[in-house]
Amino acid sequence: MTKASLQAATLMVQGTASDVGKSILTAAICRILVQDGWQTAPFKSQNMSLNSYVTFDGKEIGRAQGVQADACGILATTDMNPILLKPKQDMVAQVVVHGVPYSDLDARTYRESYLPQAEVIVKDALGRLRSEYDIVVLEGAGSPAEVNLKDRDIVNMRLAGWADAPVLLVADIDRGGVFAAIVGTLEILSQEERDRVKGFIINKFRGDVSLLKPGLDWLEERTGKPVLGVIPYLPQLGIEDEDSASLDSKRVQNKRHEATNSKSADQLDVAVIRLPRLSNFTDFDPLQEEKDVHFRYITHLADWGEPDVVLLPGSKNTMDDLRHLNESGLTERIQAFVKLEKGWVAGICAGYQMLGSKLLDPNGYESDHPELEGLGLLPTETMFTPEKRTVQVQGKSALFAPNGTELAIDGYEIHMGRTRYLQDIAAPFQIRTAAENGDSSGWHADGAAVEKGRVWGTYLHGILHNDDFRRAWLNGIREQKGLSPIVGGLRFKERREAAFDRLADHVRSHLDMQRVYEMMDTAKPRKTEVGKG
Ligand SMILES: NC(=O)CC[C@H](N)C(=O)O
Repeated sequence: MTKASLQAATLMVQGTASDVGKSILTAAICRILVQDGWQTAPFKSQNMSLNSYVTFDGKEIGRAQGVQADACGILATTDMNPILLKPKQDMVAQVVVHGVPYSDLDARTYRESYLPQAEVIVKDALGRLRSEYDIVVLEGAGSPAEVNLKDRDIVNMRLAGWADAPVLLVADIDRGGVFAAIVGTLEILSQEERDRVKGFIINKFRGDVSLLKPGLDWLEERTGKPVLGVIPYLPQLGIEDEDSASLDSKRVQNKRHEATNSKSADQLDVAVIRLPRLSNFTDFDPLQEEKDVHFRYITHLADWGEPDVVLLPGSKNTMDDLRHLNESGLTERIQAFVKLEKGWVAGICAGYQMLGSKLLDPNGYESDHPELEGLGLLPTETMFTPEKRTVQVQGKSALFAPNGTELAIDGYEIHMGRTRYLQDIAAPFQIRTAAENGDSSGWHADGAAVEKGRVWGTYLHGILHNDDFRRAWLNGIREQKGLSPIVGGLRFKERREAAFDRLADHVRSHLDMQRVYEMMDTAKPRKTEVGKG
């Protein structure tokens, strides 16, 4: 069987009402499947939320699907939540389609005029995910038993039908009425819909399961369907926990665009050039949480101050933003900083491209400028191509590692430019994609570094999320300033990964995963054999 002909297995989590904990359970199930070696993606056709998640390519999706993608260890894309409704005022919502605002529609227009189109968008997005992953875990919205909405439904049972997904029905025991909610929901569904429901999950349980047991027996007898799990309420594993570590929590979203508080003597002044078309703000999230970093942006030459390190970020348009740097005087300032003041500079993606000698765009893929001089701080030249490279990679770097060792790194690329070396240099990063993993010839060189890492650049977004790499780099700067290195310190990535694992372990120990696997059609070969963890 060829890869393209494989359709991912599906599983759907629906609830007897809103807020029964579908999103967090979906995240937990996603993580369990990934721990078991399945390439898994989340999907929710339409999400109604004001709290959105910004994908790596700057698009908006529902927050929960972003978190679920993180739990899966994959980059969130708009296919995972193609339609986002952001309520604006009574009965009117901004309709965001594939991450960009489409129109403000009132509820009636949305329902009557837009839903038929939405159906196509939803099926296409789901189809793409099913061709890319082993398992897609779908999350429903609200209750599947809203009789007035069922005919145009694109989020619950009709979607389950298109996806041919077995449905787990989740009910919240904390609010009471759990038996009525489950039996009532089934009662309202059609026979075909009812048949899709393969079992129940009782969520947010506090108390003694033995007291609940007679109720569970009654429910199984009455419905002929199994209770697959009773998940105890554990606040420290709940959304709040995830929120605090989450990339997309409101707090972090706001912080992304701000400076941290005033600088103390033991801190490094880390400044990011705020390019007009700056992309990938998330690259700097870990820096904003580092205790020894005073984080700020430089928008104008007048903001320069006395940085210890200057970062050039990603940009939607490298050529135009480079012209902006030239015109604003920042180009010269950065050059003097590196050459005369021996300052530290790093560039990510567009920033890496700009640090090179030359940028070529003869066919106008990026802008109208066929050629621009770069900052000339790295021996590289970048040519813009029509093909966008979007991959997740893993790799290693000896750049700031103790002598003779390498640090594991990972990140993702999203760029049209292709960069070549103008001199024979040892690349600071060696990377490969998951597909190339295990293939010894699969390694590629990435990035460039000179002056023992005082100036470096890479295509890897997320490079600063690698805790050991980030710490080693910051310690290098500290050392040059006569500050003592910091040992240990922030474990940004590990903290989040551990939270997902704790959540998965908790749910796994109270959910009959064996039966969940039996419901899914996972007999097909996996796309890629991946080990546990
Ligand atoms: N993410 C980026 O910084 C993209 C850089 C540049 N616009 C490119 O496509 O190559």
